[in-house]
Amino acid sequence: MLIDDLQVTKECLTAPQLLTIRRYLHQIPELALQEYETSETLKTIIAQFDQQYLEVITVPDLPTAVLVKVQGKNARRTLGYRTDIDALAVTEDNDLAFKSIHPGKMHACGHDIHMTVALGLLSYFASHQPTDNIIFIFQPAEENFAGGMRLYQSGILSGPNHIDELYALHTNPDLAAGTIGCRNGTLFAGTTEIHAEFTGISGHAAFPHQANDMVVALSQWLVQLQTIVARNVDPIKGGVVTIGNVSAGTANNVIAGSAQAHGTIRALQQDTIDLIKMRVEAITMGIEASFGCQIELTLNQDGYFPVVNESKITQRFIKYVENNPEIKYIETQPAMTGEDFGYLLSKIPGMMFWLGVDSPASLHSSKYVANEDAIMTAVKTMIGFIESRMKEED
Ligand SMILES: CC(=O)N[C@@H](CCC[C@H](N)C(=O)O)C(=O)O
Repeated sequence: MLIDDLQVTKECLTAPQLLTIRRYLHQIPELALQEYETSETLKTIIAQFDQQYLEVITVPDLPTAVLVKVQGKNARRTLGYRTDIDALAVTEDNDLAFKSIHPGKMHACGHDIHMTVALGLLSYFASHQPTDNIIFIFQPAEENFAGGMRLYQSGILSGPNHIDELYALHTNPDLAAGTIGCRNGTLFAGTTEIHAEFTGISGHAAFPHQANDMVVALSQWLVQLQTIVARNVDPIKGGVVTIGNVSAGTANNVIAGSAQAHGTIRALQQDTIDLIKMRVEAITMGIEASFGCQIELTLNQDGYFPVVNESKITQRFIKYVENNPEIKYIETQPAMTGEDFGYLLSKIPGMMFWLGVDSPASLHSSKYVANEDAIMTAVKTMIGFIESRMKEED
Protein backbone atom coordinates (compact mmCIF):
# COMPACT_ATOMS: atom_id res chain seq x y z
CA MET A 1 0.00 0.00 0.00
CA LEU A 2 1.62 3.24 -1.11
CA ILE A 3 1.24 6.49 0.80
CA ASP A 4 0.20 8.35 -2.37
CA ASP A 5 -2.34 5.70 -3.38
CA LEU A 6 -4.07 4.60 -0.19
CA GLN A 7 -7.33 3.63 -1.97
CA VAL A 8 -9.33 5.73 0.49
CA THR A 9 -13.02 4.79 0.49
CA LYS A 10 -16.05 6.88 1.53
CA GLU A 11 -15.89 5.56 5.10
CA CYS A 12 -12.83 6.32 7.20
CA LEU A 13 -9.20 5.26 6.88
CA THR A 14 -9.07 1.58 7.81
CA ALA A 15 -6.78 0.06 10.44
CA PRO A 16 -4.29 -1.22 7.79
CA GLN A 17 -4.29 2.21 6.08
CA LEU A 18 -3.67 3.94 9.41
CA LEU A 19 -0.76 1.57 10.14
CA THR A 20 0.78 2.28 6.72
CA ILE A 21 0.53 6.01 7.41
CA ARG A 22 1.92 5.77 10.94
CA ARG A 23 4.87 3.67 9.84
CA TYR A 24 5.64 5.98 6.94
CA LEU A 25 5.55 9.05 9.20
CA HIS A 26 7.67 7.26 11.80
CA GLN A 27 10.42 6.81 9.22
CA ILE A 28 10.71 10.50 8.30
CA PRO A 29 11.02 12.45 11.60
CA GLU A 30 12.02 16.10 11.27
CA LEU A 31 12.99 18.69 13.87
CA ALA A 32 10.92 21.72 14.83
CA LEU A 33 10.27 24.19 11.98
CA GLN A 34 11.98 21.84 9.48
CA GLU A 35 8.99 19.51 8.98
CA TYR A 36 8.81 20.00 5.19
CA GLU A 37 8.68 16.32 4.16
CA THR A 38 6.16 15.59 6.91
CA SER A 39 4.00 18.51 5.83
CA GLU A 40 4.09 17.40 2.16
CA THR A 41 3.22 13.83 3.22
CA LEU A 42 0.23 15.08 5.22
CA LYS A 43 -0.99 17.10 2.23
CA THR A 44 -0.55 14.09 -0.08
CA ILE A 45 -2.69 11.95 2.24
CA ILE A 46 -5.33 14.64 2.80
CA ALA A 47 -5.64 15.14 -0.98
CA GLN A 48 -6.95 11.54 -1.19
CA PHE A 49 -9.93 12.29 1.10
CA ASP A 50 -13.32 13.43 -0.12
CA GLN A 51 -12.73 17.16 -0.78
CA GLN A 52 -16.29 18.52 -0.97
CA TYR A 53 -16.43 19.91 2.60
CA LEU A 54 -12.68 20.52 3.03
CA GLU A 55 -10.64 23.68 2.82
CA VAL A 56 -6.85 23.41 3.22
CA ILE A 57 -5.45 26.55 4.83
CA THR A 58 -1.79 27.52 4.64
CA VAL A 59 -0.03 29.73 7.17
CA PRO A 60 2.53 32.03 5.48
CA ASP A 61 4.35 32.67 8.79
CA LEU A 62 4.61 28.94 9.52
CA PRO A 63 5.14 27.16 6.19
CA THR A 64 5.15 23.59 7.54
CA ALA A 65 1.79 23.99 9.29
CA VAL A 66 -1.27 22.43 7.66
CA LEU A 67 -4.77 23.49 8.68
CA VAL A 68 -7.86 21.81 7.28
CA LYS A 69 -11.34 23.21 7.84
CA VAL A 70 -14.29 20.85 7.50
CA GLN A 71 -17.44 22.83 6.74
CA GLY A 72 -20.32 21.83 9.03
CA LYS A 73 -23.80 21.36 7.56
CA ASN A 74 -25.53 23.45 10.18
CA ALA A 75 -22.69 25.02 12.10
CA ARG A 76 -23.39 26.64 15.46
CA ARG A 77 -19.78 26.42 16.57
CA THR A 78 -16.30 25.46 15.41
CA LEU A 79 -14.40 22.69 17.14
CA GLY A 80 -10.62 22.42 16.81
CA TYR A 81 -8.48 19.31 16.87
CA ARG A 82 -4.71 19.81 17.08
CA THR A 83 -1.79 17.44 16.51
CA ASP A 84 1.89 18.27 16.66
CA ILE A 85 4.12 17.13 13.78
CA ASP A 86 7.78 17.58 14.82
CA ALA A 87 10.28 15.05 16.17
CA LEU A 88 13.31 14.98 18.46
CA ALA A 89 17.10 14.94 18.06
CA VAL A 90 17.31 11.33 19.25
CA THR A 91 18.92 8.40 17.42
CA GLU A 92 16.40 5.58 17.31
CA ASP A 93 17.54 2.41 19.05
CA ASN A 94 14.69 0.11 18.03
CA ASP A 95 14.85 -2.89 15.79
CA LEU A 96 11.80 -2.01 13.69
CA ALA A 97 11.34 -2.57 9.96
CA PHE A 98 10.01 1.01 9.82
CA LYS A 99 12.59 2.68 12.09
CA SER A 100 13.69 6.26 11.43
CA ILE A 101 15.64 6.74 8.21
CA HIS A 102 16.62 10.28 9.19
CA PRO A 103 19.91 9.97 11.12
CA GLY A 104 19.83 11.43 14.63
CA LYS A 105 16.08 12.13 14.52
CA MET A 106 13.21 10.14 15.92
CA HIS A 107 9.52 10.36 16.72
CA ALA A 108 10.36 9.60 20.34
CA CYS A 109 7.42 11.58 21.69
CA GLY A 110 4.68 9.87 19.70
CA HIS A 111 3.84 12.70 17.30
CA ASP A 112 3.64 10.11 14.48
CA ILE A 113 0.79 8.48 16.40
CA HIS A 114 -0.80 11.90 17.11
CA MET A 115 -0.75 12.78 13.37
CA THR A 116 -2.16 9.39 12.36
CA VAL A 117 -5.09 9.71 14.77
CA ALA A 118 -5.82 13.21 13.44
CA LEU A 119 -5.74 11.91 9.84
CA GLY A 120 -8.10 9.07 10.79
CA LEU A 121 -10.56 11.54 12.30
CA LEU A 122 -10.25 13.95 9.38
CA SER A 123 -10.83 11.14 6.86
CA TYR A 124 -14.07 10.26 8.65
CA PHE A 125 -15.43 13.80 8.82
CA ALA A 126 -14.39 14.48 5.21
CA SER A 127 -17.00 11.98 4.06
CA HIS A 128 -19.49 12.29 6.96
CA GLN A 129 -20.20 16.00 7.00
CA PRO A 130 -20.28 17.13 10.64
CA THR A 131 -23.00 19.38 12.04
CA ASP A 132 -20.50 21.97 13.30
CA ASN A 133 -17.28 23.11 11.64
CA ILE A 134 -14.08 21.37 12.61
CA ILE A 135 -10.60 22.82 12.11
CA PHE A 136 -7.78 20.28 12.12
CA ILE A 137 -4.43 21.80 13.06
CA PHE A 138 -1.24 19.96 12.09
CA GLN A 139 1.10 22.11 14.15
CA PRO A 140 4.90 22.35 13.78
CA ALA A 141 7.42 22.90 16.55
CA GLU A 142 5.94 21.51 19.73
CA GLU A 143 9.24 20.32 21.20
CA ASN A 144 11.01 23.63 20.65
CA PHE A 145 10.33 27.09 19.26
CA ALA A 146 6.72 27.27 20.48
CA GLY A 147 4.84 26.38 17.30
CA GLY A 148 1.50 26.74 19.08
CA MET A 149 2.25 30.32 20.09
CA ARG A 150 3.59 31.17 16.62
CA LEU A 151 0.48 29.74 15.00
CA TYR A 152 -1.86 31.70 17.26
CA GLN A 153 0.15 34.91 16.88
CA SER A 154 0.05 34.56 13.07
CA GLY A 155 -3.63 35.50 13.36
CA ILE A 156 -4.77 32.48 11.33
CA LEU A 157 -7.13 31.37 14.09
CA SER A 158 -9.09 34.61 14.08
CA GLY A 159 -12.07 35.72 11.99
CA PRO A 160 -13.53 32.81 9.94
CA ASN A 161 -11.11 30.37 11.61
CA HIS A 162 -12.09 31.25 15.17
CA ILE A 163 -12.25 28.05 17.26
CA ASP A 164 -14.77 27.73 20.11
CA GLU A 165 -13.31 24.64 21.75
CA LEU A 166 -10.04 22.86 21.15
CA TYR A 167 -8.96 19.24 21.71
CA ALA A 168 -5.67 17.33 21.55
CA LEU A 169 -4.15 14.12 22.84
CA HIS A 170 -0.70 12.99 23.91
CA THR A 171 0.60 9.42 23.94
CA ASN A 172 1.39 7.95 27.34
CA PRO A 173 3.82 5.02 27.65
CA ASP A 174 2.61 4.05 31.13
CA LEU A 175 -1.05 3.41 30.27
CA ALA A 176 -2.34 0.27 28.56
CA ALA A 177 -2.83 0.68 24.80
CA GLY A 178 -6.00 2.63 24.06
CA THR A 179 -6.67 3.70 27.66
CA ILE A 180 -7.76 7.33 27.93
CA GLY A 181 -6.30 9.33 30.83
CA CYS A 182 -7.41 12.82 31.73
CA ARG A 183 -8.13 15.27 34.52
CA ASN A 184 -9.92 18.51 35.04
CA GLY A 185 -7.54 21.46 35.61
CA THR A 186 -3.78 21.23 35.19
CA LEU A 187 -2.64 18.22 33.16
CA PHE A 188 0.93 19.27 32.21
CA ALA A 189 3.51 21.63 33.67
CA GLY A 190 4.69 24.91 32.25
CA THR A 191 8.33 24.87 31.16
CA THR A 192 11.17 27.29 30.59
CA GLU A 193 14.34 26.45 28.68
CA ILE A 194 17.68 27.33 30.31
CA HIS A 195 20.63 28.21 28.08
CA ALA A 196 23.90 29.39 29.69
CA GLU A 197 27.16 30.34 27.99
CA PHE A 198 30.17 30.64 30.36
CA THR A 199 33.22 32.70 29.38
CA GLY A 200 36.48 32.65 31.38
CA ILE A 201 40.15 32.24 30.41
CA SER A 202 41.67 29.06 28.98
CA GLY A 203 45.18 27.91 29.75
CA HIS A 204 47.59 25.09 30.55
CA ALA A 205 46.32 22.49 33.03
CA ALA A 206 49.53 22.96 35.01
CA PHE A 207 48.93 26.71 35.63
CA PRO A 208 45.37 27.07 36.95
CA HIS A 209 46.23 30.39 38.63
CA GLN A 210 46.81 31.95 35.20
CA ALA A 211 43.44 30.78 33.81
CA ASN A 212 39.77 30.97 34.78
CA ASP A 213 38.35 27.46 34.60
CA MET A 214 34.78 27.30 33.27
CA VAL A 215 34.44 23.55 34.03
CA VAL A 216 34.70 24.38 37.73
CA ALA A 217 32.40 27.43 37.44
CA LEU A 218 29.77 25.44 35.53
CA SER A 219 29.98 22.57 38.01
CA GLN A 220 29.39 24.89 40.97
CA TRP A 221 26.50 26.59 39.14
CA LEU A 222 24.91 23.25 38.30
CA VAL A 223 25.10 22.01 41.90
CA GLN A 224 23.70 25.30 43.23
CA LEU A 225 20.76 25.08 40.80
CA GLN A 226 19.85 21.78 42.43
CA THR A 227 19.21 23.63 45.71
CA ILE A 228 16.32 25.60 44.19
CA VAL A 229 13.67 22.89 44.27
CA ALA A 230 15.08 21.50 47.53
CA ARG A 231 15.23 24.83 49.37
CA ASN A 232 13.17 27.55 47.63
CA VAL A 233 10.09 25.85 46.21
CA ASP A 234 7.12 24.96 48.41
CA PRO A 235 7.40 21.13 48.57
CA ILE A 236 3.63 20.82 48.24
CA LYS A 237 3.87 22.60 44.88
CA GLY A 238 7.09 21.00 43.62
CA GLY A 239 9.13 21.71 40.53
CA VAL A 240 11.97 20.45 38.34
CA VAL A 241 15.31 21.95 37.32
CA THR A 242 17.11 19.63 34.88
CA ILE A 243 20.33 20.43 33.04
CA GLY A 244 20.30 17.87 30.25
CA ASN A 245 23.27 19.00 28.21
CA VAL A 246 26.70 20.39 29.19
CA SER A 247 29.82 20.83 27.13
CA ALA A 248 33.26 22.29 27.77
CA GLY A 249 36.90 21.85 26.97
CA THR A 250 38.98 20.22 24.29
CA ALA A 251 41.67 18.15 26.04
CA ASN A 252 42.53 16.63 29.42
CA ASN A 253 45.41 19.02 29.96
CA VAL A 254 43.84 22.26 28.78
CA ILE A 255 41.77 24.44 31.12
CA ALA A 256 38.47 25.24 29.44
CA GLY A 257 37.88 28.96 28.92
CA SER A 258 34.29 28.43 27.90
CA ALA A 259 31.42 26.08 28.76
CA GLN A 260 27.78 25.68 27.79
CA ALA A 261 24.79 24.27 29.61
CA HIS A 262 21.21 23.68 28.46
CA GLY A 263 18.27 22.58 30.56
CA THR A 264 14.66 23.07 31.49
CA ILE A 265 12.52 24.31 34.38
CA ARG A 266 9.14 22.73 35.09
CA ALA A 267 6.31 23.50 37.52
CA LEU A 268 2.56 23.13 37.61
CA GLN A 269 1.89 26.76 38.54
CA GLN A 270 3.14 29.86 36.72
CA ASP A 271 4.15 31.56 40.00
CA THR A 272 6.47 28.62 40.83
CA ILE A 273 8.07 28.88 37.38
CA ASP A 274 8.61 32.60 37.99
CA LEU A 275 10.19 31.89 41.39
CA ILE A 276 12.55 29.25 39.93
CA LYS A 277 13.55 31.63 37.11
CA MET A 278 14.38 34.34 39.67
CA ARG A 279 16.57 31.93 41.66
CA VAL A 280 18.40 30.71 38.52
CA GLU A 281 19.17 34.34 37.69
CA ALA A 282 20.39 35.08 41.23
CA ILE A 283 22.61 31.98 41.36
CA THR A 284 24.04 32.83 37.93
CA MET A 285 24.93 36.35 39.09
CA GLY A 286 26.52 34.85 42.22
CA ILE A 287 28.69 32.48 40.16
CA GLU A 288 29.74 35.36 37.88
CA ALA A 289 30.81 37.38 40.93
CA SER A 290 32.59 34.57 42.74
CA PHE A 291 34.44 33.21 39.67
CA GLY A 292 35.00 36.53 37.92
CA CYS A 293 33.56 35.16 34.69
CA GLN A 294 30.75 36.12 32.30
CA ILE A 295 27.64 34.02 31.94
CA GLU A 296 25.15 34.79 29.22
CA LEU A 297 21.92 33.33 30.56
CA THR A 298 18.75 32.89 28.50
CA LEU A 299 15.53 31.74 30.15
CA ASN A 300 13.03 31.05 27.46
CA GLN A 301 9.43 30.21 28.33
CA ASP A 302 7.83 31.29 25.04
CA GLY A 303 4.36 29.74 25.08
CA TYR A 304 5.07 26.70 27.23
CA PHE A 305 2.48 27.60 29.87
CA PRO A 306 0.92 24.96 32.11
CA VAL A 307 -1.66 22.90 30.19
CA VAL A 308 -4.88 23.75 32.03
CA ASN A 309 -7.96 21.81 30.91
CA GLU A 310 -11.11 23.94 30.92
CA SER A 311 -13.62 22.66 33.42
CA LYS A 312 -16.91 22.45 31.48
CA ILE A 313 -15.34 21.03 28.31
CA THR A 314 -13.29 18.49 30.27
CA GLN A 315 -16.21 17.36 32.43
CA ARG A 316 -18.26 16.77 29.30
CA PHE A 317 -15.45 14.70 27.76
CA ILE A 318 -14.90 12.68 30.94
CA LYS A 319 -18.63 12.00 31.22
CA TYR A 320 -18.65 10.70 27.62
CA VAL A 321 -15.68 8.36 28.09
CA GLU A 322 -16.84 7.16 31.53
CA ASN A 323 -20.29 6.31 30.22
CA ASN A 324 -19.01 4.40 27.20
CA PRO A 325 -18.32 0.77 28.23
CA GLU A 326 -16.01 0.25 25.25
CA ILE A 327 -13.59 2.93 26.48
CA LYS A 328 -11.10 2.36 29.30
CA TYR A 329 -10.76 5.63 31.21
CA ILE A 330 -8.68 6.56 34.24
CA GLU A 331 -8.20 9.87 35.99
CA THR A 332 -4.51 10.77 35.89
CA GLN A 333 -2.27 12.95 38.06
CA PRO A 334 -0.66 16.10 36.61
CA ALA A 335 2.65 15.41 34.86
CA MET A 336 5.85 17.46 34.56
CA THR A 337 5.89 17.10 30.78
CA GLY A 338 5.43 20.40 28.97
CA GLU A 339 3.42 21.27 25.87
CA ASP A 340 2.93 24.45 23.89
CA PHE A 341 -0.72 23.40 23.78
CA GLY A 342 -0.69 25.27 27.13
CA TYR A 343 -0.38 28.51 25.14
CA LEU A 344 -3.30 27.60 22.87
CA LEU A 345 -5.39 26.73 25.95
CA SER A 346 -4.57 30.13 27.44
CA LYS A 347 -6.35 31.63 24.38
CA ILE A 348 -8.98 29.04 23.44
CA PRO A 349 -10.97 26.93 25.91
CA GLY A 350 -10.29 23.24 25.49
CA MET A 351 -8.58 20.17 26.84
CA MET A 352 -5.86 17.58 26.29
CA PHE A 353 -5.97 13.94 27.26
CA TRP A 354 -3.51 11.07 27.43
CA LEU A 355 -3.73 8.10 25.07
CA GLY A 356 -2.12 4.96 26.49
CA VAL A 357 0.39 3.31 24.11
CA ASP A 358 2.02 0.90 26.57
CA SER A 359 5.67 1.53 25.66
CA PRO A 360 8.38 -0.29 27.63
CA ALA A 361 10.54 2.85 27.36
CA SER A 362 9.65 6.41 28.37
CA LEU A 363 8.78 9.45 26.25
CA HIS A 364 11.93 10.92 24.63
CA SER A 365 13.76 7.56 24.97
CA SER A 366 15.57 6.15 21.91
CA LYS A 367 13.65 2.94 22.64
CA TYR A 368 10.17 4.50 22.74
CA VAL A 369 7.77 2.10 20.96
CA ALA A 370 4.04 2.77 20.82
CA ASN A 371 1.53 -0.06 20.64
CA GLU A 372 -0.33 0.73 17.42
CA ASP A 373 -3.62 -0.75 18.69
CA ALA A 374 -4.12 2.60 20.40
CA ILE A 375 -4.57 4.41 17.07
CA MET A 376 -7.89 2.87 16.08
CA THR A 377 -9.21 3.16 19.66
CA ALA A 378 -8.40 6.87 19.71
CA VAL A 379 -9.99 7.47 16.30
CA LYS A 380 -13.21 5.69 17.32
CA THR A 381 -13.30 7.45 20.71
CA MET A 382 -12.93 10.90 19.20
CA ILE A 383 -15.41 10.28 16.35
CA GLY A 384 -17.96 9.17 18.96
CA PHE A 385 -17.23 12.06 21.29
CA ILE A 386 -17.28 14.75 18.57
CA GLU A 387 -20.55 13.42 17.12
CA SER A 388 -22.19 13.38 20.55
CA ARG A 389 -20.82 16.85 21.34
CA MET A 390 -22.33 18.20 18.11
CA LYS A 391 -25.77 17.00 19.15
CA GLU A 392 -25.67 19.26 22.22
CA GLU A 393 -27.26 22.70 22.15
CA ASP A 394 -24.92 24.64 24.45
C1 LIG B 1 5.40 16.34 25.67
C2 LIG B 1 6.80 16.79 25.77
O1 LIG B 1 7.68 15.98 26.01
N1 LIG B 1 7.04 18.10 25.57
C3 LIG B 1 8.31 18.70 25.73
C4 LIG B 1 8.19 20.20 25.61
C5 LIG B 1 9.52 20.93 25.72
C6 LIG B 1 9.38 22.38 26.05
C7 LIG B 1 10.68 23.16 26.01
N2 LIG B 1 11.37 23.04 24.75
C8 LIG B 1 11.61 22.72 27.14
O2 LIG B 1 12.53 21.93 26.89
O3 LIG B 1 11.44 23.21 28.26
C9 LIG B 1 8.89 18.34 27.09
O4 LIG B 1 10.14 18.23 27.17
O5 LIG B 1 8.16 18.17 28.07
